Amino acid sequence: MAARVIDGKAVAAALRAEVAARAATLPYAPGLAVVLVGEDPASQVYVRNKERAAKAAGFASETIRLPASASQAELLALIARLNRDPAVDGILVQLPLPAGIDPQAVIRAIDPAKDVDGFHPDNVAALALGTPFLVPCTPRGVMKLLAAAGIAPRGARALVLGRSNIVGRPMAALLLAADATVTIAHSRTRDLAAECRRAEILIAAVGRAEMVKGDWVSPGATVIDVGINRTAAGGLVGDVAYAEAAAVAGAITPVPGGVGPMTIACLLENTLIAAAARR
Ligand SMILES: NC(=O)C1=CN([C@@H]2O[C@H](COP(=O)(O)OP(=O)(O)OC[C@H]3O[C@@H](n4cnc5c(N)ncnc54)[C@H](OP(=O)(O)O)[C@@H]3O)[C@@H](O)[C@H]2O)C=CC1
Ligand SMILES: Nc1nc(=O)c2c([nH]1)NC[C@@H]1CN(c3ccc(C(=O)N[C@@H](CCC(=O)O)C(=O)O)cc3)C=[N+]21
Repeated sequence: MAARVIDGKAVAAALRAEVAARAATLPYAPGLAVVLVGEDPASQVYVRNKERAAKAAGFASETIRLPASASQAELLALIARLNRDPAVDGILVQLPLPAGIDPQAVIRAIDPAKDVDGFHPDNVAALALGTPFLVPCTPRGVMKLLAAAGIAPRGARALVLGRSNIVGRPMAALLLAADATVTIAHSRTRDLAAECRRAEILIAAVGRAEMVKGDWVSPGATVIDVGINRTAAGGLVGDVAYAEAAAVAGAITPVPGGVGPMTIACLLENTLIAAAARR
């Protein structure tokens, strides 16, 4: 039986509309500052999409571009200025940063109250301790997709493939907070296929095109594909071999049109949360 397709684009559009409606009731426009260092083509596309979505929601959004040659000190000085700016509610520094800039030092410099990526150690700790404030957008978007699809994590066996700070780890923390039984797999995991096959909820965030095969998926399982991989032909594919997996899964997210649009919608929601907490 073919899997139900979870329409991230539609869920994200509904969330963006809700955020815009809430923003319209405020006496100010929530402010989002997106910082892009260098000219990475993929980052430029993402940053443009973020700015467009923020403007469409009625936010005051600015993208600040620094040349690839910018020093860490220059970037830290910019962040200090944005931290002080009362019109800025959210600060996002697009990753990856050019070599020579320490991303952890940059993330630590962002005021945790404006850290709409949820990457600052204070926000990471709050999530780990079960008292979340600003939660990373991509895993937060995945939880909303599960909810929208009527899939309850409570008591379910969930497998998170990937342990990065921006996706895998916070994803596992959110699933645990939602009472799933969570396993985290990574590049040192023995027999990945067998681990995946045990999962009722399988979240792939590895960055390896179509690595998760159809026979890694348990019949009826929910498959959430976080991966964004560019093919030689210029297309986008996920970390899951979609056609094979969709033939086995109960529900599945496509790429594009799955998790990606949720990330942007959750960024807007985080900016609204940060604004409401500050003003
Ligand atoms: N849709 C969206 O909004 C977003 C999508 N992405 C996409 O999600 C994917 C993951 O991103 P991110 O977490 O930043 O990636 P990272 O490269 O930071 O992390 C990848 C993780 O996958 C693990 N891994 C890599 N290769 C293998 C393998 N062969 N077998 C098992 N595990 C492996 C790594 O293990 P180890 O730790 O052992 O090295 C690591 O934990 C990418 O495709 C990225 O483009 C990312 C952010 C947002
Ligand atoms: N500080 C920081 N925060 C991030 O959240 C962050 C980041 N850096 N660096 C890069 C990753 C990646 N990421 C995506 C966001 C939206 C889509 C998205 O909208 N994807 C569309 C397709 C877009 C396309 O066609 O290229 C989709 O999947 O349908 C994808 C990926 C956020 N990231």
